[in-house]
Amino acid sequence: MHTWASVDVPRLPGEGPPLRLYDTSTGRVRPTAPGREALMYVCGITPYDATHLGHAATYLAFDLVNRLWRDLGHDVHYVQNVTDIDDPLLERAARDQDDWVVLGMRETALFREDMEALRVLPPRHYIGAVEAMGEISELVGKLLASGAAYRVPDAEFPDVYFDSAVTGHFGYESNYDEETMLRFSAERGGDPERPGKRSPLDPLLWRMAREGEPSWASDNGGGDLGPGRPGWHVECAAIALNRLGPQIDLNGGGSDLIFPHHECGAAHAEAFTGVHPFARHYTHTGMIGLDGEKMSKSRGNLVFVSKLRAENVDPNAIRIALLAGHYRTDRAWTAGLLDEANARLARWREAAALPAGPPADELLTQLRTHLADDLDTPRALAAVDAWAARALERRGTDGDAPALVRDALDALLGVRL
Ligand SMILES: Nc1ncnc2c1ncn2[C@@H]1O[C@H](COS(=O)(=O)NC(=O)[C@@H](N)CS)[C@@H](O)[C@H]1O
Ligand SMILES: [Zn+2]
Repeated sequence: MHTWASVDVPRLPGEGPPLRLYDTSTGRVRPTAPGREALMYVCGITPYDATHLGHAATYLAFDLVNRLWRDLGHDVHYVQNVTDIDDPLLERAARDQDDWVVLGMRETALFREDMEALRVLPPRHYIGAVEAMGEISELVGKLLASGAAYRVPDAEFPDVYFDSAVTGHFGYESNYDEETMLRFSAERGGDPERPGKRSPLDPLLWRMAREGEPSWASDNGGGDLGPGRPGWHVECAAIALNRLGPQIDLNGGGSDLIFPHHECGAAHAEAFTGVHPFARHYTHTGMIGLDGEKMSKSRGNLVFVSKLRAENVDPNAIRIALLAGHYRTDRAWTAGLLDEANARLARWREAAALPAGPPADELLTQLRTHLADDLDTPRALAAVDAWAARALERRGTDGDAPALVRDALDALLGVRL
């Protein structure tokens, strides 16, 4: 699947401190330590109801990670999937009498447009589950052959499940207790009550073909599973493993992916490669809500990036509004947030348009320091406010400052003044 257009990232003088991020599996903010090439897998959308501001907030957070690693001199091998086949997509298509393939393509196209408008740097590989069906079924076949997976004793539908006991670490990524895992498994697409599973938490790997459902033959290197379609988690494990290898620097997504999705994806990868942990950081964003509820498809309380863009809202203001709160905080989207962001953007633009300003190297240091501290964007934006206020009040004398401020905000925050 083609990715979206990139934007230039200005190079900045000097270098900041290593990026430190909260890691869900250890419950601590820890330094990231990527090699020359940072390896990042961020889960993509299930293509309907895109792109709402919750999606946008999550992809903006990982865009900052991408930008900070580049500022620290790393290349970033960024991979993202599109879950263009799964129960929620089929259900939505059925509800709207839509063709699920057309729905997926339309929504993915809109998502790319919105990401471009928000100046989110594109993944190097943007892979749909359908186009990856061969490699996904191959991984399932290998897990089955190795004994890490099994078929439930269901004569009609002998579906393939993953044995969550095989790695001996199941639960390390989320640190949730059994009761919480069972609840989230039931709420988020799992089937803990399915008879014949070795453990209620064992996730589906391959759903044998049902009447009226799309299915794929799986006659590839992994042995023939019989026509069917993959479970949700194994698609991300296959797509990540085949492009990034057995161990990555960051597996990212919203907090609703902590369990079962990232736990199971990590377990699938580790059962196949024997390398633990699959990701050195599991990083999750808080939920954007509206009127006190999480912004979500099921609730229908969605604000769309494309709608704001159609109302001529500056995407840079959307970015500032979403970065005004800390990425791990559950927070509400309000019209006030956007008003404040527009005012900030105008003030910053006015200050950076002056022929000179207060020296900007201190601001650059502050931006790098705050962002390297688990993406502390509230402090980072406040530092920009302070520079702009000084520039507008006393009109500093450093003729190089305005250009450096523009480049720093562009490179580190993705904001174009
Ligand atoms: N209200 C929200 N606030 C913040 N992030 C959200 C919100 N709703 C969804 N997300 C995040 O947006 C990303 C895409 O969500 S999604 O469209 O439901 N798709 C999926 O979760 C799967 N396709 C991942 S493989 C996920 O990381 C999800 O956690
Ligand atoms: Zn995923």
